[in-house]
Amino acid sequence: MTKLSVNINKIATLRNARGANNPNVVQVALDAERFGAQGITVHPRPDERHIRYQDVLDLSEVVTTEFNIEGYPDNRFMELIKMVKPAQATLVPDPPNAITSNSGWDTITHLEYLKDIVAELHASGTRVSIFINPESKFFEPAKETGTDRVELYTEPFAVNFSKDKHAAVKPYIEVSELARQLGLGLNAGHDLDLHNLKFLKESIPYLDEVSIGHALVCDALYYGLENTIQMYRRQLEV
Ligand SMILES: CC(=O)[C@@H](O)[C@H](O)COP(=O)(O)O
Ligand SMILES: NCC(=O)COP(=O)(O)O
Repeated sequence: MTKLSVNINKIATLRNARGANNPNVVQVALDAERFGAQGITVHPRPDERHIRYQDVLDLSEVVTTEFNIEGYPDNRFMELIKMVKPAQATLVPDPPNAITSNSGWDTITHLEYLKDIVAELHASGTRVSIFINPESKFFEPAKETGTDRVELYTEPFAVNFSKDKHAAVKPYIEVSELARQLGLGLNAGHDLDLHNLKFLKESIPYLDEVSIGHALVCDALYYGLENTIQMYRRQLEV
């Protein structure tokens, strides 16, 4: 089974557009779970432009599905993870001012650094995933970091999907098989949507989890959150 983790960053973007608490990200997370989300993902960024660090603390009190916190492992992020002890921390190499995530880790260059970070997170009892490009050279070093899982950065797949979906998914199938041989769990995310998700799942049936935010929240404007979550769940039922 591939779990659907709903990324609620964009709910916080909407909330932050005005000073008050509408929409309430905690309530939306609870409703998303009730509507079928099998996990909640957040990506607090240093400027707190969407999810705030306080949101993460508030969410940690109520989320009952798998709580996944993504981010660059600076001191503030590491302290947050140690305090919250989520089910999973996903390490993303974004610089502080990144508009969104646009690359996975260079696990060769940053091998020693990642080893230390993964060990620190394991000591606090948190499963670790490393955001990674679909390039085979990064997978054995990823395994050496001690990480439990990798998350495939799927923007290139999403961009190329409309041109040639088979060519778009090919590198992902190759690295997924490598990850499997290495005993790494497999997540995927970034720009997945109702058009490309089913094909990704058919191509890589043993995906453990996908985290989806931007497109899912956009779709919810038209279909409503409950229908939308069910529609995404159905794409994963192949
Ligand atoms: C790691 C990843 O792909 C997602 O966290 C994505 O970056 C969403 O972050 P934003 O919502 O800040 O764009
Ligand atoms: N890890 C990817 C994620 O959480 C959501 O990415 P997106 O669907 O907002 O592009």
